[in-house]
This record gives sequence, C-alpha cells and structure tokens, in this order.
Amino acid sequence: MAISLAHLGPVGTYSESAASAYGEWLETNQQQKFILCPQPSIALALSAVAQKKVNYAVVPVENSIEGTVNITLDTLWQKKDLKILRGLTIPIVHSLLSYNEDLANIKTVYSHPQALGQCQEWLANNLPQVQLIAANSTTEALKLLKEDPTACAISSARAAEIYHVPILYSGINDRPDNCTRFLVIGFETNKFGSHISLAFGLEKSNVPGVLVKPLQIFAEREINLCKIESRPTKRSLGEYIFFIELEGSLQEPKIQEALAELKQYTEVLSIFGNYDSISVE
Ligand SMILES: O=C(O)C(=O)Cc1ccccc1
Repeated sequence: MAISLAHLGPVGTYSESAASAYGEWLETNQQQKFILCPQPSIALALSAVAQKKVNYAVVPVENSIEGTVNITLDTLWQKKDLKILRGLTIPIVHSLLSYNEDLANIKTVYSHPQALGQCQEWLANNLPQVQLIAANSTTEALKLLKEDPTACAISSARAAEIYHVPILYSGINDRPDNCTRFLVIGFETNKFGSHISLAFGLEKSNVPGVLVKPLQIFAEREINLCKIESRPTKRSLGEYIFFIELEGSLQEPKIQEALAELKQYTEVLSIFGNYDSISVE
C-alpha cells in the first residue's frame, strides 16, 4: 500500500515540494510508493496524522530567516503521541507574482506569513506602501489574485508555472541561502538517529538560574545542543516550555544518563524522536 503524506496545500506549496522529496526518498530507499494529501493548513495536516487518516505529515518547523513555525512545536507538545521520524531541509526561493505588471499599481501582497517574513526587507524597500495580507499558504495566495487586479503574491517559480501567473521578480527573499527545515511526523518511535528533539516544562520557570541545571546536564557530558527555543505554556504569562534539539542517539549511554537526570529536574519531559535528516539541493 502507498504511504500517504499530508502537507499544507493546495498543489504547488513549498510543503508539497518537501513532501514529494520525502516520498521520493521512500521510493529510492524503502521501495515504498507514496501519495500526497494536501490539507488547508499546517494544523490540519498534523490533525490528519494524529487522527490516523494518513501515515505521515510533512510540516515546516524552522526557516533560516524567519525562525520557528510555532504551530508545529505547539502541536508536538500538545499531542504527545506524535513523533518526529525524519528532518528534511529544502532551499526556498521566493518570487513576486501578479497579473498586473506595474508595481506602481500594486496595493496588496498576499502570502503565507512565513513567506511575508522572509521577504520583509525586499517588501519594505520595493513596495513600502502596500498592505500585507496573510494567506493559508503561498498557493492559496495565488487563488486570491484572481479576485484582485491590484494585488500580487509571494510564491515559488514552480507555483507560477502550475497556476499560470506571471513572475515580476525572482529571488526576493532577504537572504540568498534561504532554507526551511521540515519534519516528517508519525507515530513510530525511532531509537537511533543523529539528532534528538525534546521539550520540558519546569515547575517554576520564572526564577533566576532555573535553566542552568538542565543545560549543565548536557554540557558536562559534551552533548552538543543545536537548538533551544521557548514557547509559552499558555497557562499564564511568563511560564514557558523549553524545546531542545541535540546531537546524539538514544542508544548512547551518556544520552540515556543525561535524559534520566533531566527527568528529575522537569515537571514534564517529552521526547519527540531520534532521527536522521535529508538535505535537498
Ligand atoms: O505556503 C507554503 O508554500 C508553505 O509550504 C509554507 C511555507 C512558506 C514559506 C516557506 C516555507 C514554507
């Protein structure tokens, strides 16, 4: 049976490119066929896998310019059974698309908030007076163009071709080496891989030095942390959950020791997965 992959749609999104890249990896390495299942939002792509309507979801988690995709971290924390099976990084090159070729007539720019954020310097320099409007995805933005002759959208050259929308400018992202990391989310627990993602809550997170001990546990064992991020618990202002990504495998004794010790200092500790990553050129 083909593996079903939920992703943010409709057809032509960056998430679809990431899901296809993962599907091709499955075909090459595991002789598995795949089908793409576009969803109206990242939250619904994650719900589809949580409700077991699909095998996996492929969702963005971090961009090199704009940073974390909060909905992905928040959902991993809330739906504790969901696991990370693989990381996947793809280059992101944005274009400005419109049926109206004269920038002077443009009043509105539609796109996914991540794309608007990744092009904010270009927009400030080239279209300072326009209204920026969030769309559910970069390709949903293209659908909105049809109703608005004074609008443009930020999307990919691939989407421009699929939807037959002219490209006014290419490579408008604020840094040329813009890339986004996606996660493949499912229910399987890997016990081997190059990276581990976890998150913890502390009983009292708003007191001096509270993060020193948890971080020391890793430093003492020379375990490299690749990322640390805080998100609000949503219970009260100033209370946080800390997300950490580290280098190592759950099979290593020093990692097992560190996690056992970390458990003693935390109110809740969730391990999201031990996984390898794929980089797509
Ligand atoms: O809207 C899309 O195409 C997405 O997949 C979300 C997104 C937007 C910008 C960069 C990476 C992912």
